[in-house]
Amino acid sequence: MSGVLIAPSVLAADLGHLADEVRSIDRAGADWIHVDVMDGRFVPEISFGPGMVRAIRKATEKPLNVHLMIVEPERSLAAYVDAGADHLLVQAEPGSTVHLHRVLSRIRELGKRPGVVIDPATPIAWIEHVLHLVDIVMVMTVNPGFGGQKFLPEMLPKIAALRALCAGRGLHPHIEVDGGQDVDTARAVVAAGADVIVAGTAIFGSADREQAIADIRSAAA
Ligand SMILES: O=C(CO)[C@H](O)[C@H](O)COP(=O)(O)O
Repeated sequence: MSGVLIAPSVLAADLGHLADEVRSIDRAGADWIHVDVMDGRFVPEISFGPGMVRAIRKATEKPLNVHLMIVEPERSLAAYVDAGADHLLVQAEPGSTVHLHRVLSRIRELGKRPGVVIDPATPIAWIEHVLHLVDIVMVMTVNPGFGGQKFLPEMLPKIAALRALCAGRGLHPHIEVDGGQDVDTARAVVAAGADVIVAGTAIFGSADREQAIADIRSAAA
């Protein structure tokens, strides 16, 4: 698949200089800006809320890809829309999203691009009946909650099965992957069917972010 998109994850930025960090990856060639919202309940850490999304919005015009790793995202969709999110991604697991079909439909009604996220242990079957509602399916390639973890290669057949399931139904959502991504994993996940790569450590941890993005992009091409 051509046209792989790169979405640097702001979780790995120097948060003391957030606006400068966001401008840096914007200039370096990011396609989307990935923002991880964590509530200390669905995942152990607390990260960003609507105020931070609003601050990031002011620093870039690139699409904000906001991943809600929170319990009951349905309660705060409007706040993230108001803060400037472009894509709203919710977890498929009922420990997070109570009525997945309704929430994804609501995101569309709010004029934003809906995305559904599956954790490593979550089977594709859990999202089979909502695939027609989404623009993005994100496969977690680490267990969510922390940056800097190691890619789980056992997610590769899952990505391939998901791409085949979508194609068989005439659906072409972005298949995004998140967690432990670098040049080597990007090559493998794109070969399996992914077309959007979220990378935190591999981009923000690089002395030359433009080169880091270009390297991931060309490895994946
Ligand atoms: O969602 C996340 C953690 O839950 C991060 O976006 C993801 O882990 C990216 O960071 P890294 O590239 O450092 O793995």
